[in-house]
Amino acid sequence: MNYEPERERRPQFWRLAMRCAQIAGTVDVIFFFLFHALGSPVLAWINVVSVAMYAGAYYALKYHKNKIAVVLIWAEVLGHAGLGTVLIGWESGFHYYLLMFIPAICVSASRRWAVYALLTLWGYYVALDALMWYIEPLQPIPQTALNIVHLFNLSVVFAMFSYLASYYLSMVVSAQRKLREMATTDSLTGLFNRRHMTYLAEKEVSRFRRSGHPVGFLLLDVDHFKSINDAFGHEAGDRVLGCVADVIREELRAQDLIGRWGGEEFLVILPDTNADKAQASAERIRKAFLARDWRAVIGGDIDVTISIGVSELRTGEDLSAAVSRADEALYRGKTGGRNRVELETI
Ligand SMILES: Nc1nc2c(ncn2[C@@H]2O[C@H](COP(=O)(O)OP(=O)(O)OP(=O)(O)O)[C@@H](O)[C@H]2O)c(=O)[nH]1
Repeated sequence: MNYEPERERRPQFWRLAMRCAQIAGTVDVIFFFLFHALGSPVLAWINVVSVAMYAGAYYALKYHKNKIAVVLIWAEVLGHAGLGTVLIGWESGFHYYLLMFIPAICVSASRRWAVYALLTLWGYYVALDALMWYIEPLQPIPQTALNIVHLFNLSVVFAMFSYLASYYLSMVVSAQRKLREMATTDSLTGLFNRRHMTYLAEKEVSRFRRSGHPVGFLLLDVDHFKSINDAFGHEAGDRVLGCVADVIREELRAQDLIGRWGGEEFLVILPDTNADKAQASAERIRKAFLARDWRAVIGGDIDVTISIGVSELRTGEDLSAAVSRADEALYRGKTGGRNRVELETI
């Protein structure tokens, strides 16, 4: 069933299996006392074997012997369900435990093995059901005791299914969150990546068309970044980029959108902000760069400055027009000596 590599591929599944082995072992301890109280010592002692098997499965999982754990758990559930049913009857509800394998098989095995395992499980379940049409329980217990066992089994299976379902849901939700984050975020700076920034910018352009509220754009580029890389190494350059993102974030409002547009280039979208106010924000960022202690970041004697081009979205134009005007302004900032904020020309 290719179980060993699963631990690496699906660690949450195996952690969940450990938890289930603990819970199932505890349930079997309760069964031990329950069957003693109900006057069925044979069934009570079967649970001692079950507890031992779950303890074995738990430690096997703990020490990454997943195959052994899977064999023990399968043997316990199939054996316990079969024996319980044959000894005290179908009404005992021991067969419900077999159903709990269905989600476990689907998430743990490859599709091909899952089909084989599900068919085997179905065959076993149906065979057990059919067998009980023809034979009487070998160790019948009084009807009231049987009802108690049935209700107990039903309740345990309900509780286990609820637990498994909520666990699977939380796994799916956290995987979705991680995927969304990976798809929208630049891993080095934690800012939005270019693709997501384009999506957000398009939304702002649509909002502008509907409401007419101004939208400002800043295109920022670290000055002489290549020389930082060359002098202090790529890792120091990466640290600078992380810190550049922090400086920009600190100087802007929560609703402003900041993205890494290229290598050392950043795009900022300022909702409800005209060109004059955008220019003031850009100035604030530029000055914050001058105030920053870059030596502590780089570990060497160098100052980091930034050039910023500013534009405002105009009626009837699309995103690329506004960004390219910010880019032209940025180019003027670079050619005009860097460490400058330049506003778009008319
Ligand atoms: N450390 C690091 N460097 C990067 C990354 N992305 C791009 N760069 C580097 O950024 C440098 C950009 O260099 P240039 O385009 O010549 O620009 P510059 O040196 O900043 O010069 P001006 O923009 O004209 O002031 C290149 O050396 C790239 O290798 C990154 O993720 N990490």
